[in-house]
Amino acid sequence: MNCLSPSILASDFSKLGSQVELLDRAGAQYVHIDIMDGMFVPSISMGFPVMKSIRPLTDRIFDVHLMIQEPERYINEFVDAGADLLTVHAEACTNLERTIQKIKEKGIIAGVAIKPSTPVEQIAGVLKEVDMVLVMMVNPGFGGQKLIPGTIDKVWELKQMINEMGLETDIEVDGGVTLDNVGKVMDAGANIVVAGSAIFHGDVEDNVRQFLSYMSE
Ligand SMILES: O=C(CO)[C@@H](O)[C@H](O)COP(=O)(O)O
Repeated sequence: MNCLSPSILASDFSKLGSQVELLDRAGAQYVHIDIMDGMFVPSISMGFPVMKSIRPLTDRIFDVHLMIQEPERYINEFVDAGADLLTVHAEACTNLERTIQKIKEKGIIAGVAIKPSTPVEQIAGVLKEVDMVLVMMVNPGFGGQKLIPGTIDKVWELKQMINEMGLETDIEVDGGVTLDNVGKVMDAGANIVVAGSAIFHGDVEDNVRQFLSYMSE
């Protein structure tokens, strides 16, 4: 099934609660929550208190993208704050296998993310262990960037690798995804689409519905 994961990083934080409720009402299956530490990426975004405050507002999947150095230090806290899916960056973990195992032991969905410059081969060793691979279509750290065209080839490559291994791993794409290019990334093999600016600029409910209708075609 194809799923939409609106990134609340692009939302109006002064009314975050009602924006999350809008996403739910419009039918988005996931809520994408970007956690940045100012080290792995230059910016700092939000943390456990924000997650806890919006958790009671929806039962949609909390898709938490950890852009933090050594994420293994905080797995328990993010699960306690309501994460259903935790994604760590291959480039940020001291021991990627152990970190993924720790997420799975908590009984939630485990994802691994790669930056545009990281080859898909770098995660071949953990592909059997993860439920999802997040392919960054922009350099992580900020919303509102343009999708880097070469990253679409990486999605094709990853999809081929997943098929060759006989797996059914989900592929999530994140960064610069719009209604104009979502068809291309889905053709390449992505089935979970993160969109920030394209959802939160304008009428949020209408944008979610447009994405969902496009993605179900
Ligand atoms: O992880 C990130 C940015 O680092 C993304 O989740 C962005 O927040 C997506 O926003 P747009 O590129 O769609 O505006």
